[in-house]
Amino acid sequence: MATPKARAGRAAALHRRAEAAATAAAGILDEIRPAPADHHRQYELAERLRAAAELAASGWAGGPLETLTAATPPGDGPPPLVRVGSAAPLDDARFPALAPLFGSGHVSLDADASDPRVAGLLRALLLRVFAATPTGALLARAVDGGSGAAFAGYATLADAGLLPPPATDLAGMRAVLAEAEQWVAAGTARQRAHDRTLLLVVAALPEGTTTADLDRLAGLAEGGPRAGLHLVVAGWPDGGALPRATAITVRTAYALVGDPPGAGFSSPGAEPPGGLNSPVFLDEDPPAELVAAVCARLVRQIEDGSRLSLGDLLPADGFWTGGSADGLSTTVGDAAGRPVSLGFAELTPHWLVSGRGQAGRSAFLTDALFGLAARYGPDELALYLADLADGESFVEFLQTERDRSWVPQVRAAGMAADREYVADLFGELEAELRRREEASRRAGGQRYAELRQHQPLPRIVCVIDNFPLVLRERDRLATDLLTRLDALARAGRSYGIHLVLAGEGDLGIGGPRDPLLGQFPVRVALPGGSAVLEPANDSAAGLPVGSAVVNTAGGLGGPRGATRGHERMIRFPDPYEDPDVLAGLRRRLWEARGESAAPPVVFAGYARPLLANDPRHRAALAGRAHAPAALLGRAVDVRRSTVAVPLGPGAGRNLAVLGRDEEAERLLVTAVRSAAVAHPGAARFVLAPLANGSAEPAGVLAAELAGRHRVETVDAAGLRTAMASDEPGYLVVFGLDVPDAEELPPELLRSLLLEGPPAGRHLLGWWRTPAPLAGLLGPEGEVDKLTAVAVTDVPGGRLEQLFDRPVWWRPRPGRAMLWDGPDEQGTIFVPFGAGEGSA
Ligand SMILES: Nc1ncnc2c1ncn2[C@@H]1O[C@H](COP(=O)(O)OP(=O)(O)OP(=O)(O)O)[C@@H](O)[C@H]1O
Repeated sequence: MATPKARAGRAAALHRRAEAAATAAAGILDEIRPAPADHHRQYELAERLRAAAELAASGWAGGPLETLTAATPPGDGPPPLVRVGSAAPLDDARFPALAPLFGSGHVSLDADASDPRVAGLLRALLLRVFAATPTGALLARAVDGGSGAAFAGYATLADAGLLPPPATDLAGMRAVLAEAEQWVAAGTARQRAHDRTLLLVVAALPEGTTTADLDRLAGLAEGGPRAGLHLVVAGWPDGGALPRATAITVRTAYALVGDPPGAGFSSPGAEPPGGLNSPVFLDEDPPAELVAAVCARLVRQIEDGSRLSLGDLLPADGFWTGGSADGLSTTVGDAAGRPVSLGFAELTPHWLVSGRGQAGRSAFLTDALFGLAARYGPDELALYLADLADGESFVEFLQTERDRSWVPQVRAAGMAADREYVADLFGELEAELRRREEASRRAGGQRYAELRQHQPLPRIVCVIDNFPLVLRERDRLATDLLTRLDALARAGRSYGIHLVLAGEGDLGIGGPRDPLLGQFPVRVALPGGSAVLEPANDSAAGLPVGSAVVNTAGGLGGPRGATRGHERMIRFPDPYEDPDVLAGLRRRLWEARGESAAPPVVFAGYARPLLANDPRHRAALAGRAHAPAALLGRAVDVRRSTVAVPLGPGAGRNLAVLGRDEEAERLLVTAVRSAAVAHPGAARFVLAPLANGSAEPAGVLAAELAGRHRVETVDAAGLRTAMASDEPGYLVVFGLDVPDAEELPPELLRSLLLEGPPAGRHLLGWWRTPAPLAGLLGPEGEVDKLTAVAVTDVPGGRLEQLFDRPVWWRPRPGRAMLWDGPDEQGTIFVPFGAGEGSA
């Protein structure tokens, strides 16, 4: 779309052109005065006028309707001269009768649209001016106090905002007059010239029109042209002329066209009535198909032209020029053609974004985040992204198999994230908050903006989508997270730590009086997202996809229809419309990154980590293991920490895997495999596959370890012997609660667990039920003195006998929990997968 400045420039050029055309026309007309007597000269003049008219108003502005099709291109602005009919000085000598309109004046008719010829002309005029003008540069308002149906063929323009349904009564007309007066007032004010033109068409004055109403019309006619307002008024009463208008008088057989304003057809000093000295046959109704085709083109072009793209949200002055010391701000969309900004600062620290599924929530967030990432470099902005819903999220910010670029402000992303991921994310933010508070204390209580003068402290924006899933179960974890959220929101705002919670409904963070809600003054309601606004605020009712209500006063409403400074209805682009554009933007941001930039740490809740890809395991394979340890998986956390059980000389450095499923067995195998790699030099491994079906995995393991270690595979009796021996090594037992194993003396097992590790002997065992393991506890309990415990499918309630305290663990597929150490709350992790094709 052209900029307002360009449009204003074009309007001025058109104005100058209209003036020139009127002057030229006056010159030509001068030559035909006085009316020549001989026909020959009249033919010649008519021909010259026809040629002149063709030059002055070609195509839609002046061409005969039958020569025009929907494919006839528009001109470059509203036409300065428009054809109203055909002048016929002689029966067979004709030339187009033109009236100056845009840039200079108006047209008035003494009859209204109840005369079909007038109705036909009005429809032809409307078609001409809309079709001649680039779509969107001309708007029209209509008054039809007669049948109300004069412009029925143009109804489709209403939705496109070009021509609302006509006002049919006095109140309606007065509203239109008021709007036009406002237009003139705004357009006349300095530096606020409109970039569009408004045409007011009156087909018939409504009943009860007063002289005051006519005066208002006359006032508009007087002041309108300077502000880009023009009038076509049918049914203008006899008596006073409409200022600056070319008056058309309708007679029985033809019409007369009066002098155009400021440039008479008659020579100076001629007697009234003046005007064009020729009968004029008004243009007739345009064909309905032509009207329909032109309207369809206009509507289509308005829709295309009004579609925003991601590029509209990006800064005009290049990337990363913004400083975030005082806040962050980005364009999130457009309200009535003007960009709308939204951001994060101390007074508007946190956002709530709500919308039903498929309402464009991801689209809105993607727009906003790319807008921020384009404005603020990684020293100014750091992003943490989390989504609790299943499936891939934020992929446009992250590396993919084919495209290794990423958005450099993104530190970490969690998709299909567990609640524990959010807990850890809060932990990261809390730690950062403490660091910043401490820095502030050390600097004598400096505020964030001051601290930033001597140390890099990017603002942090943490987005959690589908937040209601955090609170789906109102359990201890949920309560704990809500408390921590409250504290973070309260303290974070002053230290550049900002939260965006998104999801459906009210996001579950309390009723309207909940003080926590007060921490989130910015509310974005997408379709179906009214719940984040105040209950009485219905401004988001019936929003279409691609629009949102953006409110910076905690969702507070206001009187209906009133302009609310704190609330805007915006449209935002669909960032997924063109994936190449999005990918291109990511690459540009990525190319601008610093040398030390590291890709975001990505947690994908549905994926399985592989031991082969684990950094700690790889270090061990490369001979850089720092200590022997059994590796189990990757924690559900922001850093994707490797979950390891160190197998050093301390008491209790053993591993008990507890669970009935294959996952438990696989955990044991992975633990042994990784411990074997991490062990310095060769070690002794005694494998005891006591449980049914464990001979095979034990066999595979034995084969794998045999290259480097000494491996023995034993039965229950062999195991007993190995347990009793002092020889250092790893005893690996599949099924410590099978009947065979139950014959092992508990004291032997207990003393191995307690005293083995200091002597280099570690037990890595698999129990399917907790009772036998619990049976090994001494009177004082304390399982951690015996072993670390990794649990798969045994629920927390059944673990209390083992841990002697309440245990919060609800088994779920693909997750396990490790307790290692006396005060351990337990670490949730994703066990390493067995096969290829996992992350
Ligand atoms: N501004 C827009 N204009 C038109 N279509 C849009 C716009 N924004 C998003 N869409 C389209 O709407 C659909 C839903 O968008 P999006 O994925 O952002 O929704 P969502 O609310 O995140 O959905 P869910 O959370 O259910 O996955 C997509 O097909 C998207 O292309």
